[in-house]
Amino acid sequence: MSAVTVRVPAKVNVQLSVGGRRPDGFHDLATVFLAVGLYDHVTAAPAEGLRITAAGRDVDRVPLDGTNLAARAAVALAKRYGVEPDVHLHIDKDIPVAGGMAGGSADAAGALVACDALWGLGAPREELLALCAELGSDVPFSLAGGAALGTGRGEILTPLEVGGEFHWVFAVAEGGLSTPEVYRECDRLRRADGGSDLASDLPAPGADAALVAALREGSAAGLASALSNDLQAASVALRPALADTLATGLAAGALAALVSGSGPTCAFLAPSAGAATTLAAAFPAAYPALSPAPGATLL
Ligand SMILES: C[C@@](CO)(OP(=O)(O)O)[C@H](O)COP(=O)(O)OP(=O)(O)OC[C@H]1O[C@@H](n2ccc(N)nc2=O)[C@H](O)[C@@H]1O
Ligand SMILES: Nc1ncnc2c1ncn2[C@@H]1O[C@H](COP(=O)(O)OP(=O)(O)O)[C@@H](O)[C@H]1O
Repeated sequence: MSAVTVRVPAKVNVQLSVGGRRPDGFHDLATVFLAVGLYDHVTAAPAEGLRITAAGRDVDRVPLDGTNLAARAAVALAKRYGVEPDVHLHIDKDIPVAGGMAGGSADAAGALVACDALWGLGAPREELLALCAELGSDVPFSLAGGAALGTGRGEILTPLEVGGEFHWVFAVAEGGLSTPEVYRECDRLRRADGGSDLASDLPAPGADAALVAALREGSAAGLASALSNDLQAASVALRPALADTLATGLAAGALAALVSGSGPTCAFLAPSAGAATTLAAAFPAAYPALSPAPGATLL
C-alpha cells in the first residue's frame, strides 16, 4: 500500500462551561466545539518500525518521539488490532502548538484514520471514536468535525446542526499555554473567590440553548452574544497580554472575542469575509478561517 494523507481541522470552543474537578482529576464540561478551516495534514507511509517527522508552524515544539500524540494513536490502533505499528507518520502543521486549538488531538485523530487505511484494518467508526477518547478528551471531536456538544470530560459528543458559515480570525500568540496549568489556575481562582472547585459541590454544566439556536440559525450576531469560555479568566491571569489582544480585535471590528479553549490563541468572530481580512491585519500573526469544517478526511 502506498502513502495516505489525512486532513484534520482545528477547533474553537464557542461555549466552554467548566464544572468541578472530579476525583480522576478531570473537570466536568459542557462545551460546544466548532471545527474551523485551519488544518494539519498527517501522512502515513510504509516503514519498518514507527518513525515521526514534522514540518510547518511551531515545528520545533512538536515532540518527535513516542510522546507525540500521533505516535500514541498509531501504537494504540496497532495494539487493538494485533498488528505491528510499522509506519512513517509525517505531520504538516498549520494548527498552532499548545494554542488551545487541539492541534495534538487533530494529529492523533489523523494518525488513526491514516494508519487504519494504510494497514487495511477497516476499523468501524465507533471503534476509532473509542480509541480517540482514550487518547484525549478533545480527540473524538477532531475525528468528527462539524459542530458538537461535548459532555463528560469533553469526549461524549452530540452532533449539532449549523445553519450557515461563520468567519473567524485567530490571533496566534508567541509560545503556548499548558492545558493542565490553565485548569489548575481556574480551580485556584474559584477557591480564591471563596468557592469550591470540586465536582461534588458544583452543579453539572449544561448546553447554552441560545448559543445552540444561534448555530442552528447560522446567526453570527446571535453567536457573538452567546460566546463564553470559563477558562478565559485563568488564561488571561497566566498571560495578561491576552487582555490587550482581545481588546485589539474588538477595536478592529470583531463582533465578539474570546480565548480559544485554554489559550493562548484568541478567536474573533467577524461579520463578513472582508471584515475578517481587515481584522487579521490588526495582528502580527493572525489567520482567517471558516467554520464549520469537516472532521478527519482521507484525501
Ligand atoms: C481545554 C480544552 C477545551 O476543548 O482544549 P485545549 O484548549 O487544550 O485545546 C480541553 O478540555 C482539553 O482537552 P485535551 O487537550 O484533549 O486534554 P486531555 O489530554 O484529555 O487532558 C489533559 C489535562 O487537562 C486537564 N483536563 C482536561 C479535560 C477536562 N475535561 N478536564 C481537565 O481537567 C487535566 O489536567 C488533564 O490531565
Ligand atoms: N502532534 C502533536 N502536535 C502538537 N503538540 C503535540 C503533539 N503531540 C504531543 N504534543 C504535545 O502536546 C502539547 C499540547 O499541544 P496542542 O494539542 O497543540 O495544544 P492544546 O492542548 O492547547 O490544543 C504540546 O505542548 C506538545 O508538547
